[in-house]
Amino acid sequence: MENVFDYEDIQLIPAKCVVDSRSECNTAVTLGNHTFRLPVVPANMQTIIDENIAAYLAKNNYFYVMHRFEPETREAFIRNMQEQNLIASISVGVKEEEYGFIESLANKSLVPEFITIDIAHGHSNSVIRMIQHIKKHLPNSFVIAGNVGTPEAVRELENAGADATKVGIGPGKVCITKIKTGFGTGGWQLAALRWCAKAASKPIIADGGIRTHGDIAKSIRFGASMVMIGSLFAGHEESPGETVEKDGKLYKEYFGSASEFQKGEKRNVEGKKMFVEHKGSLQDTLTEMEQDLQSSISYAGGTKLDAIRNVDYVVVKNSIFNGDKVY
Ligand SMILES: NC(=O)C1=CN([C@@H]2O[C@H](COP(=O)(O)OP(=O)(O)OC[C@H]3O[C@@H](n4cnc5c(N)ncnc54)[C@H](OP(=O)(O)O)[C@@H]3O)[C@@H](O)[C@H]2O)C=CC1
Ligand SMILES: Nc1nc2c(ncn2[C@@H]2O[C@H](COP(=O)(O)O)[C@@H](O)[C@H]2O)c(=O)[nH]1
Repeated sequence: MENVFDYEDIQLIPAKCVVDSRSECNTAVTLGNHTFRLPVVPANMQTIIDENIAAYLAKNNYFYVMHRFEPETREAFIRNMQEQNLIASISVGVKEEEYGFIESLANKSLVPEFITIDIAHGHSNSVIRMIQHIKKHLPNSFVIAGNVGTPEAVRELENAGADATKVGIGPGKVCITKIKTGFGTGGWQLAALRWCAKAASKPIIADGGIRTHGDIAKSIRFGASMVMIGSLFAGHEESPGETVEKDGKLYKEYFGSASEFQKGEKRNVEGKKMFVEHKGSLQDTLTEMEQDLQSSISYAGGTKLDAIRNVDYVVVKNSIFNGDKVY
């Protein structure tokens, strides 16, 4: 594959500004039948989202995807959200019991607005079968399938009925897939996103590897409709990860969904745990992301997210950071 690059190798080129204030720029995005305030979704991981955060995000018109690691709570979660007139957005796996779960939701006329099929290697018959099962029993749920890293995978999952695909194998901050298996999009996630987006006829969610708010704009430029982020959402007051104190400073844990901390055993481990600095409230980060993205739109010379999709870019071979730390 030619033209391999990642987030830090790219700079977007400014176009003439058409607004007098960045506040005129609108970061809203539509996915399925719903419009959200930001093209950003916190990762469906146990140290990133819980039921309280999900309700907060939904109430404030942000997209969310609840994780699947307390499977027995999902039915009550859907009921609770929908009783509050909030969208229900859940995750499922592909094991046998998940088929029964989907059927039981259908039998009870409980229809989540969004269902994300969340497994490591999404270009697989198991995901195709699950997409078809969901579409048969819950045809009105919007199905996000992943994760994948090739155009062939995007096309196959779309053809199976997925309404969106999630791209990113191994670029995550707590991912060790790339090290343990030698496979993935780690180190070239942005180029992989572009490669996949060219084949896609439905929305793509870029997943993993976002280290700065500018990376959100870059993802949009290279074909993402939405961006899933873990590490930048870890460490908030509200984050479910455990808080620890070290040398008088507060940190919060962030662990991979395929780590031994999640699995409770050392079998097929492809994730690790780290501690991130405690960083205040979730809303502060969401607000800063929105302001930064409004600014990105103004640099793109437009008033809406779409303006970013058409800007020129350069590949900066020596990295935009010039050896500086990101923050
Ligand atoms: N985005 C990424 O880069 C990655 C994300 N993850 C995250 O970790 C969590 C656990 O993922 P996962 O292990 O898939 O979920 P599960 O443990 O639920 O496994 C799903 C099913 O797929 C099988 N499976 C898993 N990996 C493979 C593979 N490489 N080839 C064939 N079959 C496979 C499993 O069987 P068996 O275990 O027996 O093989 C199991 O039957 C998810 O939340 C996922 O998103 C994990 C790795 C990479
Ligand atoms: N290879 C693994 N990837 C994982 C694991 N748990 C989650 N993830 C993926 O990472 C992103 C978040 O990435 P970040 O760079 O924003 O922190 C998440 O959405 C998953 O796709 C894991 O254990 N192994």
